[in-house]
Order: sequence, then structure tokens, then C-alpha cells
Amino acid sequence: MNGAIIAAAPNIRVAQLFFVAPGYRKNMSSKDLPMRILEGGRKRVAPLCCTRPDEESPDAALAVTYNKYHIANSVEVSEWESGKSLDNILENQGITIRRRPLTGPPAHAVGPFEFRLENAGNTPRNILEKIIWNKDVEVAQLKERKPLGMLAKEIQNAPPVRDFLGALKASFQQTGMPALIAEVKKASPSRGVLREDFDPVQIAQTYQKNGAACLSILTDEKYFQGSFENLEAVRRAGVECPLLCKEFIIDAWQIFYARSKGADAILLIAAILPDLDIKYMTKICQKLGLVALVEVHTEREMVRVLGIDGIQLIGINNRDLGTFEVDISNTKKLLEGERGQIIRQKGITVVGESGLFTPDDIAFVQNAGVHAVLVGESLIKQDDPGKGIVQLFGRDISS
Ligand SMILES: O=C(O)c1ccccc1NCC(=O)[C@H](O)[C@H](O)COP(=O)(O)O
Repeated sequence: MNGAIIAAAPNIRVAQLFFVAPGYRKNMSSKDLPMRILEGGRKRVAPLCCTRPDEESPDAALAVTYNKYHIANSVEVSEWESGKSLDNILENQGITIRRRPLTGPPAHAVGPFEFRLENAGNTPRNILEKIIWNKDVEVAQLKERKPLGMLAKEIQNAPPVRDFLGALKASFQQTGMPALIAEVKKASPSRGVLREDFDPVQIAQTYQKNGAACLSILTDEKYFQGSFENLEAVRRAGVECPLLCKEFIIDAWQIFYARSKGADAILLIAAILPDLDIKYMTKICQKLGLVALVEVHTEREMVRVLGIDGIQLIGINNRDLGTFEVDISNTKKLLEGERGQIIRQKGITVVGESGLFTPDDIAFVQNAGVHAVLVGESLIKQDDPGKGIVQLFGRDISS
């Protein structure tokens, strides 16, 4: 076994053991401890780290980031040490989406048959939780095939990062309308297949030609029929719009993976990530030159995210990802009062997301204070998604 046991947390359902990797024991405060948590035989990497300020060169910084990205922050270390599970930490921040339990439903054998008893603890409560639990398994498998060290090398050969945020700001200034992030979206859990004849490259080119400032490429396969191949293909085809990798990120490894596939921006969803993860994942983005679109849906999530330094881009999702309910007045609600003031003071760019179908919808969210919109369904369902942009904005935004 690689590392020394320094503490055990007995009051957790499955025993958790904390390890210190060799070479990190001397002269380190608890803030610097690289923590690996073993739960029931499964390694969980949690929480993340920031790089030390003394790493000057980007290569060194990257190396340190990926070598130590599972270093914990002192607050969270103390939460772990006092026996709090990740679900407790999530719950304390109002995050209702739980992480996948370590074991599935227990197996029972009856004669030649085996069945599993499902209960509230081992069954996802809603679609978002289902997506996240599936993602957890998916990422663990991908990571085994491609460890971080290997990814870091691939990143060196990845196409250069483009300025996602700059493109949004430039378009907003130029057109006087919210900049468009057009989504390359084949299907969704709420609507099923949105477009049968789905050619991601052709759709991306049409979006670009018709005035999209940036594109969002869904990469989740199971629930959205997206893929990282789509992201790579759009990038390779020479589409100039900066690309958002629209993924459910629960592990910093995915950020490196997205960059290696040509992403210019990634999505961080406040409904599933505790503050520390958002904070440190944002730092990793900075190191990689990516921008993070931090997505909120509730007032509490907005307040949490506004309390984190360095956030430049916030998306307000009008869709409740647990229930699928869509209400565009959510954008207005979240931008009202003090929250809106803080956003303006900090110069944060705001994106209105989901459920936008008409010029009135665009005007509504613009009046509420957004600088950009993220649109999927209403464009992708049109025979000509390019014309869909003209219809959505009520005018040609390409010139
Ligand atoms: O779109 C869904 O059904 C969905 C379900 C569960 C989690 C996420 C989901 N969508 C992600 C998005 O928020 C949208 O793809 C994006 O904002 C565009 O929305 P729309 O214009 O309504 O297609």
C-alpha cells in the first residue's frame, strides 16, 4: 500500500481511511496534505487543490496542478476528519444531488436468480442524480485508461485555447443584443431526440455563419447522445467560434480531458459541486487558459457562487435539472436586488440558459441583465438552424 494511514473516521457508514502519499509528510500543514480517501476499497479523489504561488512557468504549474490536484483545503480536511461524508458536505451547502453510493443495491440470491433490492439510499432520486452517478462510473473507467500524466502530455499537442469570454463580450458590444452560445444538442433527457439528421460539424458551421459568438457542444453520450468526438470534429473542421465542453464535471480530470479535446471553456454546475470544488476547478481552468461557465439555478446557488473569487462567467439555468421545469423568469429573479448589484460591481458576464424560443424571450432576459444566451432546442429543431437564429433574435445578428 502506497502511503501511511494518518487517521480513521469511524462514524462513517463505510470506513474511510486517510492516506498521506510518500514524500509529503515533512514540513506541511494540514492545508497542504495530499489526501486520498479510501472508502470500502474504492479510492475517491476529493477535494481538490490550488497550485502554490511559486510555480512560475506554465508547464511547472500544470505539472503541480495535476500531480497535486487531490490536495485538500484545511476546512474540508477538518470536515472529513470530523467524520463528515462528501454527502454531508454537499448537504451543508444546500446541494441535494448526492454522490453515488459505494455499493449498488445489495444482491439477494433466490435459487438460480439474483436480484437487487432498491431503496431510497441506493437509487437516484431524480434525473440529475442519475446522470451524476452514471458519470462517476464513466469517469473512473476513463481515468484508468488515461491517467492524468498521459493527459497532460496530450494537452501539449491540443489546439490552442481561444478566448471564449472575449468572444461573448465582443458580440454583445457589436450587436447590442445578448451574445449567442448556440448548442450542438442531439437529444436531451427532457425532450428525447431533438434532431434525427444530426451532423455536428455542419450544424456548428451554420451556427457560426449566422452569428453565434460561441458554441456549446454536449459531450455526454448516455443522456444527450453527444460525444467528445463531436467536440474534436468541430474543432478540427476549423470552426472559429470558441467551444464550451458541455459536460457534467465532478472530477478535475474531466477538465484536463476537455482541454485535450480542444475545449475553450467548461461548465461547472453549482447544483452538484461544493464551493471548494468550484474554487479549485476554476483555478485549474485558469492554469489551462480555459474559462469556466459556472451554472446556477437557485438564489442560494447564486449567493454561493458570488462568494467565490475569480468567477468571470455565470450561467443562470431556467431549467430545473432535477424536475425539467423551465421558467425564464428565473433569470430575472436571480438578477434582482443585491445579487445583480454584486454582479455589476464585479463585472461578471451573465448567460441566460434554456427555454428561449422567441425575440420576446431574448428581450426579457436582456432586460433582466444578461449579456449572453445559451440556446439549444429552439435552434436545433429547425430545418435550417441558421434561420432559427434569425427567428429567435428577430433579426440577422451575423453582421
Ligand atoms: O435539456 C435537458 O433536458 C437537461 C436535462 C438534465 C440536465 C441538463 C439538461 N440540459 C442542459 C441544458 O441546460 C440545456 O441543454 C441548455 O441550457 C439549452 O437549453 P434549451 O435551449 O432549452 O435546449
